[in-house]
Amino acid sequence: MDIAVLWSHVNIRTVLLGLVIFTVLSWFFRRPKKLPPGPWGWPLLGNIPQLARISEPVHEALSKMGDRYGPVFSFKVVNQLVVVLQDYDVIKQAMDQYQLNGRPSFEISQITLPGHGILTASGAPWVELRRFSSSALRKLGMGKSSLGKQISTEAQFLVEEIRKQGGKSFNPKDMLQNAVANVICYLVFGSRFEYTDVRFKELLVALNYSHELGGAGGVVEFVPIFAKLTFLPIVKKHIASNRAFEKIMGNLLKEHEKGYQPEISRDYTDAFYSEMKAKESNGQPTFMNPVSLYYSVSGLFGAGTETTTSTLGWILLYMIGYPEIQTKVQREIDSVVGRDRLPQLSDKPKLVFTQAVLSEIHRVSIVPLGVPHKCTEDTTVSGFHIPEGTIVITNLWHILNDPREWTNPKEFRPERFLDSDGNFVRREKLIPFGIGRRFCLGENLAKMELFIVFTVLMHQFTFKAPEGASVSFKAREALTLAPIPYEVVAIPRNSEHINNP
Ligand code: HEM
Repeated sequence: MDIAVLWSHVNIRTVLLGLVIFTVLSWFFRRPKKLPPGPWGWPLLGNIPQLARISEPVHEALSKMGDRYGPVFSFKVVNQLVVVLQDYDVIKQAMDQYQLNGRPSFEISQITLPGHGILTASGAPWVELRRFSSSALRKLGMGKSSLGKQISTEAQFLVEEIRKQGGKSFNPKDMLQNAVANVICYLVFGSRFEYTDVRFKELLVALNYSHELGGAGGVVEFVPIFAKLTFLPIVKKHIASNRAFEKIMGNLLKEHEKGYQPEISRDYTDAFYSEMKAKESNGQPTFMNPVSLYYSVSGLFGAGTETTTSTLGWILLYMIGYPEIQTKVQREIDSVVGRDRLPQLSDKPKLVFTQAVLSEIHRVSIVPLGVPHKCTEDTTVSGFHIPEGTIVITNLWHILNDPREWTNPKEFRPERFLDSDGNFVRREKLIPFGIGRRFCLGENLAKMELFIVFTVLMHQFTFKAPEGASVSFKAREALTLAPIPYEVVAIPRNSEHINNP
C-alpha cells in the first residue's frame, strides 16, 4: 500500500489509540520478568488506588493478597517497589541475607536532621552501631538479674500507682507506659524519672504523637517523593513532630553530657561517648557521632516503648477477658513464689503456665508487619529478583495467625505452648521480634520486663472489667497493634506480708 493511501486512513482517534497502546505496552515490558507477582498497578501511581480502597487492617489485606499471589509478592507505591514476604521459611532465608538488611531511610526526618541510628541505618554504619549497641546493652545487664532488680523496682512503682486508684476503674495505658519508658531511661540516661517530671512527660507526649502519626500515615516517611511534597498536611505534621522530638531529646542528651566522666560509664549514652572518643583519638574511621547517638537513643525509645506498653496493655485486657486464665496464673505464682515475697526473674523456669500465657500474648499482640527492610544490592528470594532499593516487608501477623501452624488462631489458648505433660514448649514459628540478622535488639529486655511486670501485677492484684463494661479485643491499627483504650479495676490481693525479693 502506498504511504499516501495509508496516511489517508489515519485520524486523530487512531493516533490517540496507538499512543495509549504504546504507553501500556512499554510500561508492561519495562517490568522485569522475574519480579515477584502482584496486582497490576497504574502508571505513575503504582497500586495506590487499590491500596487506598483497603478497609480492613492492612496486614490482613496483605495476607489475603498473599493467598492469591503466593508468599512472595510485590506492589508499587508511586515508583517504589514493595515486596511482601509471608512464609516462615522464606522470611528466615531472606532475613539472613545481608542484602536485605538495610532500612528504608526515614526521608522526612532527614529534612530536619540528616543522619542515622541503630534503627534506621543501613550497611556499614548499621553493622557498627548494632555491634556497639548489643554489647553496651549486654554490659548494662540486658537478660541478666542485675537489670531484673531495676525492672522489679519499676514494677513496684507501678504497683503503687495502681494502688492509688483505690479500686476505682482507670485506663492503665499511661501507667504502663511510664514504667516501660523509665526502664529505657535507666539504660540510656542511667536513672529513672519521677512520673510527674515535666521533661519525662514531654518526652512521652512527643513519643505518643509520633506513634500516632506512624499509624495514620507512617508510610510517607519511607517514600522519598513525600519529602519533596512539604506542602502536604501529613508531611507538615511529620516535620513538626520530628522537630518537637529532636528538641526534647536534644535537651536531655545535653543535660546528660554535663555529667560525663570518661572513667565512669553510667549507661548506654556514656558508653557511646567513650567508644566514639576512643575511635576519634585513635584515628579509626567510625560512624559514631553525636547525630548517630541522637538517632540511636531515639530508636531505643521509639522501638522499645510503644511495643512493650501495648503488649502489657494486651496482657491486662486478656486477663480481664479470661478470668479463669488469670486465676490459673495467680495460683501458679502463689504456689511457686508464695505470698511473702514478690516474683523475680529466677522464678521463670518454674512458672510454665505463666510463660505459656506470655507466649500466646506475643502471638496475638504484635508489630504486624515488622519494621520495613530495604534491599541494598540486587538479590533473589525464592527465585524472584529483588532489585536494589526495594522495600521488603515481613508479614509477621500472617505467620502468627496461619491456621496450618496454629489451630484456630483466633482463639486465645495458652495451652498451645504446653506439651501433654504440661511442660512449656518453645515454638520456632513464634517470631514477634522478627528473625535473622536484624531481629529486635531489645528482645531480651522486653521479655524480662514483660515477665517481671506481669508476675508482680498478678501477685498483687486481680484485674476486672468495670461493672457492666464489655471486653473488646479489637486493635487500634498502627505500627504496633495496640488495644483500643479500655478501663480496668484492680482489686488488691492479700499482700500485707509481702517484702521485696
Ligand atoms: C514486646 C516488645 C517488642 C516487640 C514485639 C518488638 C519487635 C520488634 C520487631 C518486629 C523489630 C523489627 C525486626 C526487623 O527489622 O526485622 C524490632 C526491632 C528493634 N527493636 Fe524491638 N520489639 C520489642 C521491644 C523492644 C525493646 C524493649 C527495645 C529496646 C530497648 C527494642 C529495640 C529495638 C530496636 C533498636 C530495633 C531495631 C534493630 C535494628 O534495626 O538493628 N525493641 N523490634
